[in-house]
Amino acid sequence: MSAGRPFLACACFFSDNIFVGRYGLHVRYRDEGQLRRDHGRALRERGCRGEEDFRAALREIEAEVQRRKQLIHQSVERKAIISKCYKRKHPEVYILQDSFLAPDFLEIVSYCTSPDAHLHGLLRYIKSFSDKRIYRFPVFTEEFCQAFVDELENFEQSDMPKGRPNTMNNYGVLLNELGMDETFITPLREKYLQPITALLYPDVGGACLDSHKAFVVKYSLHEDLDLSSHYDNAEVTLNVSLGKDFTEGSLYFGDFSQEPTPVPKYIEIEHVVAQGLLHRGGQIHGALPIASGERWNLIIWMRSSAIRNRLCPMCNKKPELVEAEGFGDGFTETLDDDVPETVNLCSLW
Ligand SMILES: O=C(O)CCC(=O)C(=O)O
Ligand SMILES: [Fe+2]
Repeated sequence: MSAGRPFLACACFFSDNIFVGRYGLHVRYRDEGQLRRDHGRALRERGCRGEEDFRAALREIEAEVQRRKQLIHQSVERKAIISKCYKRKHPEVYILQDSFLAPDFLEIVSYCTSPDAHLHGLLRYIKSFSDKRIYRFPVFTEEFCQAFVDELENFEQSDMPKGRPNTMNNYGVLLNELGMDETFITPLREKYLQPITALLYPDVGGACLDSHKAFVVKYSLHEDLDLSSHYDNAEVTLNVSLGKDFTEGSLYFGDFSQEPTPVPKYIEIEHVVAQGLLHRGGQIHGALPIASGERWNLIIWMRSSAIRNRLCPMCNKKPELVEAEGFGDGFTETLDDDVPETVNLCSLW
């Protein structure tokens, strides 16, 4: 991890952005009175009518806060059990190799690491969507995607303990618990993705990403079908479609969270198997329901401590740092005098 500097989380994880599934709403929760004041109206508008409904929503929120408090400890335990007991079906997919990567992707990375690379040169290689700075390009080979999904299904069918990818996705796999961070995701981020994000998103930390949270989400007709509108706990997100066969289930994108407009206009973008979509974590987005089949996607929430140490993207305040495990939520301890220097080092602007 980064030069021995431990990664931390923001205390808002235990109070902000709590997803109330039954009403598809994110809330901030301090106590009952504050919940009624801040979200009573939005809850009513979404069908939460009467005291009984409100109590049920409150129970859901309190259960989620409890789940979050136990999360770190349980995740460490699961990781230890998996590392000791899980028998990998395709051990080769855990160690990133160039042969997993699409030749076009290698060409893009090679352009981005060449001495004269610039944004407009890069845009000739990748597909852009509207003016929202959302891009799509090939990432993996189809053979790799198949072997990877087969490995994930093997894990899913095993009796190993499983966590949830995040608050909103109920099905999928946390890749750090599977032991993929060090040998796959970190080298993918550092060696291949950062040269691209440095050109595309220098203003949100694309040149100094130093941690991530990586997981795979799964949608099928009798599990999760879709995903509500949200922003990610990330500066930059990569979302790669791994298959299998599915119809519908496109992503939709609204505005960047810090430039809200009264009537959000959404654009829809299809998943293409083995290709990745890159977007800023703060770009509001969600997933439409699939109509058939199974959809598996690799999601990498990439983080820049230089950016988030100044403002937590989840509560939009200076982070209140709390201890965490592994990459935590990508914050680091900074002395106030550190900040300008760090920012210069990353040549953010
Ligand atoms: O379903 C998808 O492809 C998007 C998932 C997503 O946005 C997320 O997990 O943050
Ligand atoms: Fe997302």
